[in-house]
Amino acid sequence: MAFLEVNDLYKKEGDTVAVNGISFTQTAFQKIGIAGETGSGKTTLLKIIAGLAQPDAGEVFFLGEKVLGPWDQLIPGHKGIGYLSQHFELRNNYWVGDFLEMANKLTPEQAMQIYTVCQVEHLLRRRTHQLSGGEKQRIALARLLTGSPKLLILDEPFSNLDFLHKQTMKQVIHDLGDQLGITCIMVSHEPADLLSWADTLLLLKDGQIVQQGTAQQVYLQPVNEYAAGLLGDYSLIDTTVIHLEKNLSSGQQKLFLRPHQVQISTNGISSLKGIVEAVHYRGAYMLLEVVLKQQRFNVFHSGRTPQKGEVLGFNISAGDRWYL
Ligand SMILES: Nc1ncnc2c1ncn2[C@@H]1O[C@H](COP(=O)(O)OP(=O)(O)OP(=O)(O)O)[C@@H](O)[C@H]1O
Repeated sequence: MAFLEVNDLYKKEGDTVAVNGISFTQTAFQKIGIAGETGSGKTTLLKIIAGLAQPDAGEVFFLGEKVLGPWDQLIPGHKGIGYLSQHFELRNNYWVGDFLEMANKLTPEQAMQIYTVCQVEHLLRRRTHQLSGGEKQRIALARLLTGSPKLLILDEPFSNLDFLHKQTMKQVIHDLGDQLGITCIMVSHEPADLLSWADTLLLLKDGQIVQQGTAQQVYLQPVNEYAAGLLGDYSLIDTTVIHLEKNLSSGQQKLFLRPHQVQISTNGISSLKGIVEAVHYRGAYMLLEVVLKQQRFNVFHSGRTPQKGEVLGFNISAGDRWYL
């Protein structure tokens, strides 16, 4: 029996097919990250899984039991599944401690463990309107967790958080699995948040899964340019202009590269020579825009800052090459 089984979901919203034949399974403790352009159906999919939106067709099974939609039961949702919306609201003017206690089905010790993991113990004596956005988000999460869900669905949990609140929230989400034994699905539009966290990534477009795989597979071997673009900087080099390989097939028209896959030669030996067109400071490293025979590619570089217009040698190791 799968922990979660999503079978051929379909849902129309107005004239749009928001979810169009999505199927996947999740094992217990498997971290699934979902990315997709705006309007690709992420929120609709999450709500159907949580029993908060009614699919037009298809089914969700959670621990072998069918998840009912809001039309099939009086109180929408499933008690084993928690859903944190990106548009959650906390009721104003409550003491945080009382607000959390209202939903609490746990012993005081268990509840305190959740407050500790969510880093909200110090906020229990505040009012719900006396909190920052990040604190509110962690309290909404703590409240969900006191309902003892086995599956937690997080829709853009880092949106609108500044760097420090985001770091705290990341730690909280990391600890959910380790300390509370909760399985998560998370949607984020930030590639780095998903790549460092997820065991499996699902990429959505127009309500369909366009690619599914480990973070590394999807990052380094995207099925198309859309999938490549969802996960960060990339370049495509026309293989009819720059040849690194003999015997390419007709389907291998573009060499796909992430910026860390191009090395600047330091010993004068290089397979490519290009002109630095722009240097962008990114803190710990620089992003160089390089042009070669009218082909452009980006390179991560740390060390001496190259000058604009400088000619440099580059190498791309054979094992890294992926063609689209
Ligand atoms: N209540 C609704 N009425 C009409 N169309 C809707 C409704 N809800 C969603 N849609 C449409 O369904 C599609 C999928 O929406 P959804 O919110 O699931 O996408 P998303 O990937 O979560 O987007 P975002 O990243 O912007 O939150 C979009 O085209 C959206 O406009």
